[in-house]
Parts: sequence; C-alpha cells; structure tokens
Amino acid sequence: MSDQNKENLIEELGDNHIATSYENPIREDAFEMSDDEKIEKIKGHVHQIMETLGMDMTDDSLQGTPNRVAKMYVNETFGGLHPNKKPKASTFQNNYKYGEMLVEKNITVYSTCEHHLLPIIGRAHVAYISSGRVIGLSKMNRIVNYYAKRPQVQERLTMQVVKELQKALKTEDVACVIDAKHLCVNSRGINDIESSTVTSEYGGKFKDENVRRELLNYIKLDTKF
Ligand SMILES: Nc1nc2c(ncn2[C@@H]2O[C@H](COP(=O)(O)OP(=O)(O)OP(=O)(O)O)[C@@H](O)[C@H]2O)c(=O)[nH]1
Ligand SMILES: [Zn+2]
Repeated sequence: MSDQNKENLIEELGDNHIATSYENPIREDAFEMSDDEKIEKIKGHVHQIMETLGMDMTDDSLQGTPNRVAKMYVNETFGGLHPNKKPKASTFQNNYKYGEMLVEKNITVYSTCEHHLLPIIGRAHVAYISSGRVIGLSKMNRIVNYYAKRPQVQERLTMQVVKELQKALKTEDVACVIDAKHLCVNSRGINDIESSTVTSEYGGKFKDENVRRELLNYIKLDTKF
C-alpha cells in the first residue's frame, strides 16, 4: 500500500486510539483501572483457568502462579500497552553531516501473538537516513521493545516501529525488517519448528531498489534465534 493510501486510510478511520491501521485495538477505557487493580483481576481469572483445568490450587508450587502470571502480563509481557511506558526518543543534531544509512541490526524481539497469546521470538533490523537529526542507538531497541510488549501481529509491530521513528526523526526515510518465530506455528497447530516469518516496512528512500538492497545486504537474514 502506498504511503498516500495509508494516510487516507488513517484519515478515514480517525486518528485516535481505536484500531487505526497502526494502533492496537485498545479500548478507550483501558487505562481507567490501575495496574494493581488489573493484576488483582487477572490473578482471579488465571486462578479460574487453572482450577477449571483440574489443577489443585492449594499445591505449594501452584499457589503463587496466578499472581505471578498477572504481574508478568501487566508489567512485562504486555507492559507496552500503556502510553506512559513509551520510551523517550532522544534525538540530536547531525552536526557531523553523516549522510549514509544507519542500521541497528539484530534487535531482540520478544513479543506475543495476539491470536494465541504465545511468544513471538526474533530479530528486528531498523534503518534510517538522517534528514538533519540522529537518534540515540539504544532508543531504536527501546522502541522495538515497547511495541513488542503488546498482544501483536508481526505486520503491525513492523509498521509501528517505522511510524514512531519517522515521527522522532522527522523523515520518511526509515525501514524495519523483522524475522521472527511464532510459537503458535512452531510448537502447536502445524508444529513447524523451522519456519519463521519475515515482515518489512520501507519508507521514503528505502522504497528505492538500490537502497533497499544495501539494507538487506547489511542485515543478511541468516540469524538463528
Ligand atoms: N498474519 C499474521 N497471522 C498470524 C500472526 N501470528 C499468528 N498468526 C496466525 O493467526 C492465525 C489464526 O488462525 P485460526 O484458524 O483462527 O487459529 P487456529 O485454529 O489456532 O489455527 P492454526 O494455527 O492453523 O492451528 C493462524 O494461522 C496463525 O498462524 C501474525 O503475526 N500475523
Ligand atoms: Zn498465534
């Protein structure tokens, strides 16, 4: 889809938090409950799931599991749902006039498939060409991590990373490629342990075939994870 078409789609859907093409479908009242309240509620649900499965929830080893899972969901696995967790993307002036692409490659991705709530494990490769600003390297890892910590589909995660960096760097010239294993494909269902999923989003100059080839040459998608 062209950038213009994407912009039109966003305009059509409205620029709010409810299911635009780039946003996760998060309800408007999602942040009315505190994290502690969410943990308490989720804890009860996990307890029920385990009990329904027939587990003895008085067992010493199982007793703490509902609380553990609830804390993990709210603070870690899905910690990127809250906008106040968005990392600050410090940028600096490109005083040294570096004009080539910069690639932050092999960024570890731990995300969660929104269809099965199973892990997505892989690598993200992020690149940009400066239009006058440069960004702290670690901020690219942090942005990937922030959007990964949500129930996700890989396509959306890839686009969110690009959009966020385009905003921070004030340029269209940003790209992201993600190669990841979905445990819902690898460890259940079709049980194909070898397959992985590659997604990409190329903005601005990265739509040019030569620029794209240069990026793909740097990242060589042979990483094992
Ligand atoms: N496009 C896309 N699909 C995904 C992603 N993660 C998981 N899926 C797929 O989501 C689909 C959900 O399909 P369903 O038929 O509703 O679920 P299911 O019966 O468990 O399907 P199987 O996984 O084939 O057993 C599956 O084909 C998954 O492989 C993702 O990031 N992007
Ligand atoms: Zn899945």
